Amino acid sequence: MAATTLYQSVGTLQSCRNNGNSGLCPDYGHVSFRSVSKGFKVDVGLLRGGSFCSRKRSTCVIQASASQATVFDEASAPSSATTSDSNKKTSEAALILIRHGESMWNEKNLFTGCVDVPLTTKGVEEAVEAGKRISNIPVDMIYTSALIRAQMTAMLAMTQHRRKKVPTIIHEESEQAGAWSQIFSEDTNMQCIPVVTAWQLNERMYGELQGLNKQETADKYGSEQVHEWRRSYDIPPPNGESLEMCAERAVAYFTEHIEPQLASGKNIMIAAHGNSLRSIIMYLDKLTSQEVISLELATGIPMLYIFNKGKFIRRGSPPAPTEATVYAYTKKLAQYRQKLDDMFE
Ligand SMILES: O=C(O)[C@H](O)COP(=O)(O)O
Repeated sequence: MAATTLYQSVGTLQSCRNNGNSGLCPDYGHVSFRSVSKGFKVDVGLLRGGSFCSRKRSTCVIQASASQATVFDEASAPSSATTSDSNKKTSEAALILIRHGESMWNEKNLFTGCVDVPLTTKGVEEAVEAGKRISNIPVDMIYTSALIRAQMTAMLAMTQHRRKKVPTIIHEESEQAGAWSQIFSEDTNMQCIPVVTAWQLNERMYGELQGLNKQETADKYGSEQVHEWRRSYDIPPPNGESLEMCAERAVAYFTEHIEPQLASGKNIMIAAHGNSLRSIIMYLDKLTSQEVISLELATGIPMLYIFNKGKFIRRGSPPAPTEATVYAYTKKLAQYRQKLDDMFE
């Protein structure tokens, strides 16, 4: 009986064609295995596991019962791969940041902070447009704040993603919520993207300015004072959070929960807010408290970072697929896009 050789997990295998020589992995492209002897049989074992997801996201492992067999990944994995030629492991991952689309209080020019208001029609359109711009970039997990304008933005953006996986909000607010939101089909589960909502990513709390009109407030207290409340690093609005205080929760959450996912090769999207994202970008770009004053984020414009070997490289805002552009952020992202073309066109 030929020894059974356990190979590295190659991602979430959609199906393994019985001819035993190739499998289509939507996350990792075509996985081909070459037998060098007869009696080659491939069993695809679905192992439960996955540190980040309580929904038992499976990781598939190909077990080949043959005297010898080689499993290699023809199209490099979008996040981590051992290429058969160089055996060089890379741990590149994409990080997409999106400030929510225009909200109903943005439209009324009111200070919003942690008040939970929805998007306007324009904000919905912005979110869909953002989705078109990231439609070719891999997303394995989504983090949003606990506020509906960020969650709406994430869900609407993902309606445009070419991979067509379904974002599903993880409910763990109680044991029952977790139990009642389980998915009992492994195939269906593999076609989902877990969405984690975290209050730590909420907009900075604007204290006694929440609900006030920005222009009226500037008329009352002076535009310089309002600009200082809105954009300085360590000066809070009355009984509100300074950017520094917001960073203490948002950046702490990012480094504790999100950065390890990136380091494990997971491609991440964060949908959050003007100031909670300013605090995270300040960390990513190593901005000083002076430099961050001039940092402004438009609603609904995605920003791409590449995480590689512990470093964040800002790559700007992905253009819409219709815009003529050379799509060459990285080799892996180009290969992921090619795989989408192969799979869906
Ligand atoms: O909370 C708000 O009012 C907005 O989301 C951000 O407001 P700001 O641009 O005035 O900080």
